[in-house]
Amino acid sequence: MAKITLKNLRHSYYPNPKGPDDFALKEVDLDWQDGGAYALLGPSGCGKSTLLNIISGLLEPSEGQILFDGQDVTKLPPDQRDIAQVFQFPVIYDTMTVRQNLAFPLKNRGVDPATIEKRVAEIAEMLEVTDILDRKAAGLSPDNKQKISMGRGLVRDDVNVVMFDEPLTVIDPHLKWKLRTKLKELHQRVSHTMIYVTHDQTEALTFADQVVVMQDGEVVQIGTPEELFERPAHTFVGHFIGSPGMNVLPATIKDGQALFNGTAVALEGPIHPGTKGTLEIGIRPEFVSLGDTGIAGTVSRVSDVGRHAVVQVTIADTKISAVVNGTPPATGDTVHLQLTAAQTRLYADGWIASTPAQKESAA
Ligand SMILES: Nc1ncnc2c1ncn2[C@@H]1O[C@H](COP(=O)(O)OP(=O)(O)OP(=O)(O)O)[C@@H](O)[C@H]1O
Repeated sequence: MAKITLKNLRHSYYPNPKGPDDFALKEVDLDWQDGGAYALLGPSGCGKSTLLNIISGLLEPSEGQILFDGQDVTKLPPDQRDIAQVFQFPVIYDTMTVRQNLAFPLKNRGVDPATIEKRVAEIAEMLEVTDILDRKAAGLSPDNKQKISMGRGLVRDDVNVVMFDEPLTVIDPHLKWKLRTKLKELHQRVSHTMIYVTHDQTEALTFADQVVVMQDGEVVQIGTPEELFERPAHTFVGHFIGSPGMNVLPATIKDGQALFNGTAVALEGPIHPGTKGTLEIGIRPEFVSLGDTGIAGTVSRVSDVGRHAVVQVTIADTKISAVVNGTPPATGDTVHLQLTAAQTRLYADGWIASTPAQKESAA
């Protein structure tokens, strides 16, 4: 296993890139610790596959370096990087049995038969496929095939990193949650460095200790699932993570106070000095409540999502969602919104521009 360092990486698919827009990866600087579980999360086209292909060696970056445990591997071909990859679609040999498929990466490297047998049995047990070890892969269901594909990625214990590229794409929705949890468990047991690429926030947040969120070829935030939820560093993260995502309200500043629609809104703490640009207030629907006083608006939609309702309130042209427990108001009602100050943040040109208030030290 290895620590992976990406240093000043940039990549353009054009021979003579002119400006930042010509770069599929704009600038990536990352340290992935040995044994960590990481997710690379972002919408289609944000550069996830480009980054993955650079790490695996299928693509040479236009600029920058990739280091495994401090050693520069930027120019090494894929087969010399000791990487295991699990793709969207199963990569297994149909004519072989499950056991032979799982053993293949080890046999290929001349591992002795006793070690192969032991390791295959361990992986099969972890993936709960021991009972089908002697079945031909051809007859397996798509999700069992993908499980075997994962097993082949995990069977070697001498790889630098295991990379999963949207591995649950072919899995039936009702089995997805099971495999998601299983993968997390597997990471804890095998403790390889793992990178999981996905556009699905649930998959990323379930699997990873640290999630790297990408947008337009840039890393916008790296954090634990809690950090990304609690304090998005960028409005994109707030919007992309959470269901529904963070409310983003147009704002202005007057006398050091943030205003929405002419009304002062209390923030988590002070605004960064010199803040300018396009200003927005961000607050998650979970921290917006309905009360007798507060910002008045009209209920424009009520969605019942089981244990709570999501009430959408329109104020001027802005729609704000609130998560409401108990009986929700009806569409057309006038309501008053209260925003939890400690969870209300200011953003300038998308980036966070308020600081949490200092906690008072215990007397
Ligand atoms: N071979 C290529 N030639 C030119 N442009 C490419 C090539 N591959 C990707 N791109 C462009 O680079 C950008 C990043 O693409 P990339 O495939 O890395 O994103 P992604 O996040 O993996 O998306 P997806 O989830 O759809 O695969 C996109 O604008 C894409 O159009």
